[in-house]
Amino acid sequence: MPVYDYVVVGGGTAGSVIASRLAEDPDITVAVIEGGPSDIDREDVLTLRKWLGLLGGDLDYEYTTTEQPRGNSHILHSRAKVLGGCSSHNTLISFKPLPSDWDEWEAAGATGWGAEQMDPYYGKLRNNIVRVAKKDQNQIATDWIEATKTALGVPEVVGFNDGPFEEGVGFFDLSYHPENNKRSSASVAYLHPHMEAGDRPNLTLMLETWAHKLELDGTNAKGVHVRTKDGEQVYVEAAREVLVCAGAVDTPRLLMHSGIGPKADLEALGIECVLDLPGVGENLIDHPESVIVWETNGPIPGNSAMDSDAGLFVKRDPGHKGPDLMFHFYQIPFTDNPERLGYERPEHGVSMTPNIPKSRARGRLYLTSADPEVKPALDFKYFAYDGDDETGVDYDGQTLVDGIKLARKVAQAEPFKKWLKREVFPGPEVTDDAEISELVRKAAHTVYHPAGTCKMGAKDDRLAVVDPELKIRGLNGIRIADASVFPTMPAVNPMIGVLMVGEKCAELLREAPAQGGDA
Ligand SMILES: Cc1cc2nc3c(=O)[nH]c(=O)nc-3n(C[C@H](O)[C@H](O)[C@H](O)COP(=O)(O)OP(=O)(O)OC[C@H]3O[C@@H](n4cnc5c(N)ncnc54)[C@H](O)[C@@H]3O)c2cc1C
Repeated sequence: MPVYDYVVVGGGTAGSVIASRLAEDPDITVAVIEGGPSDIDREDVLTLRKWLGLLGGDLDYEYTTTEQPRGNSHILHSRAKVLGGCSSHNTLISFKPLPSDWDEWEAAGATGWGAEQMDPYYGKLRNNIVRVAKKDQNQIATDWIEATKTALGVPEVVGFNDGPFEEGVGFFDLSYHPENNKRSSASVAYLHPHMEAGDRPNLTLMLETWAHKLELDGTNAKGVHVRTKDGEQVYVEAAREVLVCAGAVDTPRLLMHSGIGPKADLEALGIECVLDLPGVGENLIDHPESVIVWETNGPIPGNSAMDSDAGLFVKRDPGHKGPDLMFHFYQIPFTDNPERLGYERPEHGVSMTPNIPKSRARGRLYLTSADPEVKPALDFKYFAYDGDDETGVDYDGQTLVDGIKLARKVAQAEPFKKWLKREVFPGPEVTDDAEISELVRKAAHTVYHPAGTCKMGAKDDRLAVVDPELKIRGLNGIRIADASVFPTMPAVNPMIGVLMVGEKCAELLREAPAQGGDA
């Protein structure tokens, strides 16, 4: 039976950071259990601009959603099955969470996670975070930025990570190497240097290996039961701690199959409940988005970092902390959902995707079977609205309607206007708020940011799954560090926040290496 000081479940975004940092101490042994293969020498993975080709392929777990009565029930939630996790197939847009995002966490019971305390972790990140390089700045995106400034009166931001902002338009910062369009994912930045140099004999990567159950002795976590690539069942023991970093879907899934979760639900499926933690799988949060698509007068210049290189933040409500509407600008016609509704894909086109930075939807992830092979159900409750919203409006639906209207203003402004032939979706004839809402909700998509399903919180929060030291409440020797611990969603894209969770977790472990959980 292999024994390591630390067993990290999931060599993804946060897991790569934690494993790499722990292994800096040569006296500590670390094993990473990763469901997917290595990304080394995988051009399809390492070339940032090929990201779209990875979705729905062999390296995607492909989670579906339950029926979404007021939204789109056909969204495929891509989650990467490869070293580096979602940082190996995402678009690597890199935003340090805004001070208001961290302060919201602190207020939600994540003591010690406020803006001031979290800021230093950004400086520790090893990823190559740079603004979209000049050579990758496409002319249509450049013209879109100019038009947006004029149409909406927002400032251009050059360097979104240089300081907090509430509104602004500009080219993104990305974690990439502009010279060859190579990803600077968590695996590239944190693991490849050591895999290539062979200078971390204390770090073991168990690839294409699936963790299906945690081993507990009373309230002490002891290790992980895994199935290797060859189908062999192996028990991997942790002498110090288990770190669960399997992401917002697979972390609660693993916990529940190990008997940690809402007691009644587990018992109804015949799973023995060893720890009743009602918050496991609750608080499923995301950035829902929709789309407006235009046909262009002709082809668009070919240069780009990854076809969605610029974005816009707007603050509609002056009383809101931070932006309350965000857009990605796509140099491609993003028509997957409109096509399902009967719209055509123009040969040449562009899109804006309005999204809801602080969605009010709170969904739920739950098991439907005791069989660990069966994927969990994801009910995001997109656009769920029963008229009880404290503002008296359908906040999420209205945010997208506002987004479409602002996007149409941008389309009327030069120098962007000259590129456009016609609006394809929702279509110029759709002008009534209720009609726009209906259509854009049906064509809604995700920015692929599920989080929050094992949220961090204070002792008196019965739905908190981990404490502010990331320890699972009621257990010793086990922590969670990934997007599932987010108490609330940052207004910005979350990957940098996940990497910072990884850095902070590694520091917590260094400070208290032999301590267990807060049982
Ligand atoms: C298509 C797409 C585009 C995105 N674009 C951006 C972007 O541009 N900017 C941004 O900020 N965010 C983006 N995101 C979101 C961001 O990538 C994620 O929020 C973040 O990477 C999640 O990190 P994580 O550590 O929680 O999980 P992951 O990175 O998903 O890591 C989980 C790892 O655990 C492994 N695993 C899971 N279960 C098991 C198990 N039982 N046994 C063994 N291994 C297991 C998985 O294979 C995976 O490697 C995007 C996401 C997607 C899918």
